[in-house]
Amino acid sequence: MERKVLVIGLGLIGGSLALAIKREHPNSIIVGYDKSESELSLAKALGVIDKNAKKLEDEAKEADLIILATPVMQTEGIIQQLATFDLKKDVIVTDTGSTKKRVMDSARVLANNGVTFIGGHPMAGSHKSGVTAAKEILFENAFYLLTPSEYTSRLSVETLKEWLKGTKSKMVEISPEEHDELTGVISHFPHVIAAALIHQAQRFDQKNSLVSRLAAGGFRDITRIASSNPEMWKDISLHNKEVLLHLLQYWADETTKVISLLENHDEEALLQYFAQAKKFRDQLPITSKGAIPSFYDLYVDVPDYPGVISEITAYLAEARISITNIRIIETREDVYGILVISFQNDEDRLRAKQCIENITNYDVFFA
Ligand SMILES: NC(=O)c1ccc[n+]([C@@H]2O[C@H](COP(=O)([O-])OP(=O)(O)OC[C@H]3O[C@@H](n4cnc5c(N)ncnc54)[C@H](O)[C@@H]3O)[C@@H](O)[C@H]2O)c1
Ligand SMILES: O=C(O)C(=O)C[C@]1(C(=O)O)C=C[C@@H](O)C=C1
Repeated sequence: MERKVLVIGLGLIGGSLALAIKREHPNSIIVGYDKSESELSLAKALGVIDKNAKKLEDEAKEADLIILATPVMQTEGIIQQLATFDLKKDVIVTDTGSTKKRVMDSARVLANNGVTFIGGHPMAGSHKSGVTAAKEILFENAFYLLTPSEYTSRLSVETLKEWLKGTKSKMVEISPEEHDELTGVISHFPHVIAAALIHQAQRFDQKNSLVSRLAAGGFRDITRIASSNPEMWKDISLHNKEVLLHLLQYWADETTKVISLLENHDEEALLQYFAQAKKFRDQLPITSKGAIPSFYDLYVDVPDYPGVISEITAYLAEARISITNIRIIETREDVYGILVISFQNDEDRLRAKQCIENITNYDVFFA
């Protein structure tokens, strides 16, 4: 019998999951629901879903798997709505939200009705949103965190993992509290800092517009995530407020420490400060997707002349290596630019490195 999957919220994450599930379960029917008519039509036109849901209740009642991929505050409301529907006895409801404690607390209403809810959070994403950014391979090698409750049976957890097999992610089960603390440190708090850095630059830009013209390289890298969906981050910050407030206190201590190093002109301590940070950062995994998403970027030190992009892309096209993005980082007008080329996976990146090294004498390296 054909099994039905209902995906509510067809943006980057809902769309990517729909594609990954269809890959592994081609006979299943993927039904999509979104409050945005245009996003829903786009999802259908792009082949991300098989069918648009006209009425949420009708589709929910027939679904074997329901995935909530909406901003976390919306997810809480949809859970309350689902609790009023007469769902299938063995349906599994899961979500993709970036926070877990509040979502799991809200989902108790489903457990009270005998409905299985398993919290989920695929730890890969992008600053892009919407179904047009969805990719079947988005979660490959990434961690996929699951937060089953004390009422969840082993069988339901294994069934959910089977549904999600096409994501090719690494499933890890943890408690909602641990989840929120961990993601607070490596995801939510860095977002607050990225936004704060942008606000700081914007303030200085009002005095001197050279600020935004010079904001290249490092500044763009460290603040990329500030381009993410503001509604999603508003929701995450409010849900994980306690952890964030705690981390902001730590940050204040960190700032005080740096102020004192500078005021005391403490060369040795300052050197240690940066050296220790480098050591820890350098040992983070880069080949697999982890807390810090891996973009499979290749850096090519090229003479910054017109035509260099088409020269390099021609070599790669000849070798049949697909690229996902390409850009030049320029920090000074009189210095060579660095070409940054992104690939879908590490294998393509390695092949590209060899290809460019064989043909040119440009320096090619991973960052
Ligand atoms: N973007 C990431 O990097 C990332 C990674 C992992 C998890 N998440 C989580 O996944 C969820 C979805 O994020 P996204 O990046 O796909 O967002 P997105 O903005 O790309 O998509 C969200 C979709 O939900 C729809 N939506 C909003 N409220 C709705 C409602 N009440 N009913 C039906 N549809 C509704 C929107 O129209 C939109 O199409 C969020 O909870 C987010 O925290 C995001
Ligand atoms: O790569 C990005 O743009 C992300 O911000 C992805 C990221 C993250 O912080 O790592 C963002 C939120 C999600 O909950 C999981 C992944």
